[in-house]
Amino acid sequence: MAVAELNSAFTKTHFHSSQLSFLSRSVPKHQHCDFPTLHRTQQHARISCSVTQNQVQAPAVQIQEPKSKSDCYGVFCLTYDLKAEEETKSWKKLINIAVSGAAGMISNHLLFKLASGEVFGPDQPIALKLLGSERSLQALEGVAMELEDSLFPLLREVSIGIDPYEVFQDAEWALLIGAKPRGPGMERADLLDINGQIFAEQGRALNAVASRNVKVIVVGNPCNTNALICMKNAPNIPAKNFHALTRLDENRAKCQLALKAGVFYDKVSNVTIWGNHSTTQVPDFLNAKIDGMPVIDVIKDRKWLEEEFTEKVQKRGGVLIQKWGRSSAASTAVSIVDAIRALITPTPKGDWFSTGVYTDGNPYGIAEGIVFSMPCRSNGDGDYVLVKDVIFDDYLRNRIAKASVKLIS
Ligand SMILES: NC(=O)c1ccc[n+]([C@@H]2O[C@H](COP(=O)([O-])OP(=O)(O)OC[C@H]3O[C@@H](n4cnc5c(N)ncnc54)[C@H](O)[C@@H]3O)[C@@H](O)[C@H]2O)c1
Repeated sequence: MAVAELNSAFTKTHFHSSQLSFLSRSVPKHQHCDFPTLHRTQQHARISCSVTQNQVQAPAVQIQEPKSKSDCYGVFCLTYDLKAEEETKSWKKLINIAVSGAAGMISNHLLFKLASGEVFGPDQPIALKLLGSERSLQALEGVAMELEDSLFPLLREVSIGIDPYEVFQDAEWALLIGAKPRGPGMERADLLDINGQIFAEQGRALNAVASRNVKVIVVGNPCNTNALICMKNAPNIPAKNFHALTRLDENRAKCQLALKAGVFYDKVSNVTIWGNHSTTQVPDFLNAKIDGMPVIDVIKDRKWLEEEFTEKVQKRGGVLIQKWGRSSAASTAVSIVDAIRALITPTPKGDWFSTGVYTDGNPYGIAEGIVFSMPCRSNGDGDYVLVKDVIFDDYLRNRIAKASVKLIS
């Protein structure tokens, strides 16, 4: 009898037949494995494969009846021995991540990054709770099927649904991407009204069923207003936990500064986007640095900075829509990853990042009661503080004042 023993980080106690193909994938090519068997040790599960010519050993596999679809999807309905998993020191406790608009284009990039471990780390198992609209439910099943077929070891649970009160249950992160896009002939006020209703409901649902310290990142536009509405409808969740995504704008600004200065973009730091993810945003070149030096000492063309650079960043999204015929999806997903990582890893010394947060108590004199992008630092615990040591000149002050007026009105 030939025996091939495989170490595996998997700690599932039961395997479904559809998972056997993955297990046998781990067997060295010359040793075909029909029946992998799970052995549990204190640290991790081990799979041994028994192969014999005359005698076929029965697999130690128990087929489970899937739970109902509202709880889980397909292969993710299998029961995992989470108690044993908690005992496994090399793995962290499962975290619940809710994603709305999960059948959309941004999510199509983001979900696979989340499931791969790229965002929360290679030792962090996750559960994905996917919220769709009634119209996108079938597409959502397609997304869940692709997640099944990707065999991500860290992806322990997937559930799909259209009721935020079910999907947001115990969510520790809520990435709110789904929103109604502006249709032909639709007025801005109509769009605000429809999305206002969506985000008010999602805020109430988070308030009712999510983790009390859930971190919420609103991506669906108009994201600052949507974040504010969501926050106001979730009074039991700290107001500072609500973010509107402006990291994409920060990344775009860094790219343009690097291009102009002729440096690689990792040399650009301390870039703040003030305001809203819209054409009124203020990309701050006054405080930004290139290779540790003020941008204005490296790029001495103030006219370019005030006019061309600022407008390029403000209008980048629109130009991209003209080229692609749709709005940015891959780079937005990357920036959501950056935004999460900015909160769960300590900010590099001297640097900061931009995120749209509640303005109450801000040290810059920005109107209170709105969600506005400002410079923040984090010690990596999911929380942040506003950066105090930023400088202003008349140009920057006026631009910020104009951007805040737009959000108040
Ligand atoms: N903040 C940013 O930097 C930034 C950048 C790019 C795009 N966006 C915004 O992100 C949003 C999504 O973009 P996309 O390209 O993924 O759009 P998309 O149209 O491809 O996907 C949106 C998905 O959300 C779903 N949806 C609509 N209403 C919903 C609801 N109430 N609950 C759950 N799901 C719902 C739709 O059915 C669709 O599947 C848009 O509002 C877009 O303007 C923001």
